[in-house]
Amino acid sequence: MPRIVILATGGTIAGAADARSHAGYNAGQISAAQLVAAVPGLETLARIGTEQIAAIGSQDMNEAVWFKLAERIDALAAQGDVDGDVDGIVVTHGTDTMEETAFFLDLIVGTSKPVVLVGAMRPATAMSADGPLNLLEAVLVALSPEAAGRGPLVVLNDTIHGARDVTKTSTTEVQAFRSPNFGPAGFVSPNGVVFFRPAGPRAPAYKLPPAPPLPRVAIIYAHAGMDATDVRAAVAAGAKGIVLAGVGDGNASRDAIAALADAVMQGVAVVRASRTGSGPVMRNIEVADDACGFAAAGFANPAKARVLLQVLLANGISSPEAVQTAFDGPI
Ligand SMILES: NC(=O)CC[C@H](N)C(=O)O
Repeated sequence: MPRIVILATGGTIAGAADARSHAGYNAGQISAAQLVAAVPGLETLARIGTEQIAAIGSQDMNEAVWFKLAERIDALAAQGDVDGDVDGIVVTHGTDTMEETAFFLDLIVGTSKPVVLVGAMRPATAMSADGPLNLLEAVLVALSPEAAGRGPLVVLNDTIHGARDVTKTSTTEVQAFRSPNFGPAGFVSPNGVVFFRPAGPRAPAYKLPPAPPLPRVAIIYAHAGMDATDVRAAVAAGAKGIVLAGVGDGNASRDAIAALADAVMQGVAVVRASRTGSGPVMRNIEVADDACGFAAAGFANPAKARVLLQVLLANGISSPEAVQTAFDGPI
């Protein structure tokens, strides 16, 4: 039988009710072994191993857990574990920052074996909890030969997403995830796993420093009536990079853009992304990127642009040209 290892980090999929309100709960209360026990028949599909990497709500996801996950996935993919070779890896994770972890792992983890992140929108103790079916579907995807070579995938509610495009688009809906630019990668049905297109090119596997932290990168959210205060504060706080969650095509007020250009002069890498939720941010449309020394994020949303910029800076890649080349992909 094939072998799947589940790396558990917490999240709502492992959430348990709390008395704070009728719907109140705490993430990360249920162990990896209990999650597996809640899916009847899982043991008939594969030999399942479990490892508890963390037990947190993903609002608390952090670089220490990211490093641990990346190292563990690389090691498992290369050598298997005490019970033999590993065919696929499933990561249980809170949904709030799942897209950032998936994208981080996409940039760092080199294996072509399937890596699938999965979560739930309803805690394990809720009526019609979605976690057990999502976990079953994640294992089915991890067992699919067609899932290989795609980098980490996200599976929730019968839908498979690539790490590059997936984003959480609802606070409460069970169908919380969308791939707003390229559409989902495929779906899971009772008849099996279907991918809509072949695997595309992947980013180079970037190196990690021996230990966290990654360089400090701030995200600054643009809005009407914006002045230079937030940009200046980020520079004063020691940011090595700034991602603008810009209005429209990654734009911001005259004052904010001038402060960002000033930040570049002080050695801060600046990437313009968009708060709109879909569509590319392209160079030199309304903003003079060449003159200001900015990079444009393309299809990377602000949270993902931050992850990529941190990884680039950690690899000594900081010039606007080199940062732009990395954002132009494949990422
Ligand atoms: N549905 C969820 O998983 C989101 C809740 C939780 N804050 C988490 O991300 O872990």
